[in-house]
Amino acid sequence: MRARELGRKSVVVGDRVGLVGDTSGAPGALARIVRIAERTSVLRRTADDDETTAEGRLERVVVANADQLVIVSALADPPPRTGFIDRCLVAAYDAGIEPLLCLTKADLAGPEAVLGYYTELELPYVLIRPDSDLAALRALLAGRVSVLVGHSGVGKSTLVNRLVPEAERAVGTVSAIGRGRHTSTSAVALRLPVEPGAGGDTGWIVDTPGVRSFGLAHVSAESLLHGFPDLVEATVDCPANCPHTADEAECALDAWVAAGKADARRLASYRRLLASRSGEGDPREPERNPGDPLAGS
Ligand SMILES: Nc1nc2c(ncn2[C@@H]2O[C@H](COP(=O)(O)OP(=O)(O)OP(=O)(O)O)[C@@H](O)[C@H]2O)c(=O)[nH]1
Ligand SMILES: [Zn+2]
Repeated sequence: MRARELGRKSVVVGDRVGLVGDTSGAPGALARIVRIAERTSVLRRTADDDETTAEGRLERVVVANADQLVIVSALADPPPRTGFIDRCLVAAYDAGIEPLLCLTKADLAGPEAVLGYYTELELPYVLIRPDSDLAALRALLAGRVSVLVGHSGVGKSTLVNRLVPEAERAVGTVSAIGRGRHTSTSAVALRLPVEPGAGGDTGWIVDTPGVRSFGLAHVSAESLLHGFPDLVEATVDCPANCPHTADEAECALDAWVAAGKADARRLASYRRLLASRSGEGDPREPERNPGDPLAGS
């Protein structure tokens, strides 16, 4: 894309750009973006209700060219929310990037309940404790652009600081980010440091302080199903144009779950996301599924 075509298209974190001017990166140096390279992936979210304009809900690009979505979830304090994780999985599959489940506070609770919920998916995951070395995680981040998402308090800033000590992300502070129109949702890309003895591309992590969840209104019902590979096979037996909702007597998903081929909680979660897309739900609500620890409390 050339400068004159850039127009209103905005550059987001992760974009590869062509620059003219002083590209030294020194403080005060000025360079102009003249070109944005074709994006290999586009992670999007639909903005919250209070950001709705006359044209409808805003669709926002969160990060360009990411390879991996790192879904950071605590195993306790706060309890894991599989509804949130499911929503992130849909966003990742929709963007064409790979999900990685990063389960923090493994010193407080075991991962069995969360992993049990995802047995059919074979999701890659890592467990994080305050004293665990991060070698497994670093190996999965090496050479890639990874976007970190997670609810407040799950230990995302703590993790970013451990991965990139010079990042100095605020830990344990009450988030100053509000929900109004002028909220800052800027993502920050951080280069992972070189480990002693390790070579090659260390990779980048992108922290997304303003992104608390992914509004999925821009995702079609068909694409939504791709976040549920454990259910998708069943839908070949649905009547044409089946909306897969609970009140659809012929929907094959109910028989699939009744036959034990998928977890009933996953189907409930899928239908919950379907409903939230059509404006019936609030993407910021706690997103607890009935099977979650402390569900309903
Ligand atoms: N027990 C335990 N506590 C942790 C762990 N990681 C982080 N914490 C604590 O959890 C609290 C929240 O950590 P943060 O890193 O601020 O969490 P965050 O996800 O960045 O939350 P925001 O800053 O609100 O976005 C802090 O008191 C941390 O010390 C962990 O692995 N185990
Ligand atoms: Zn159906």
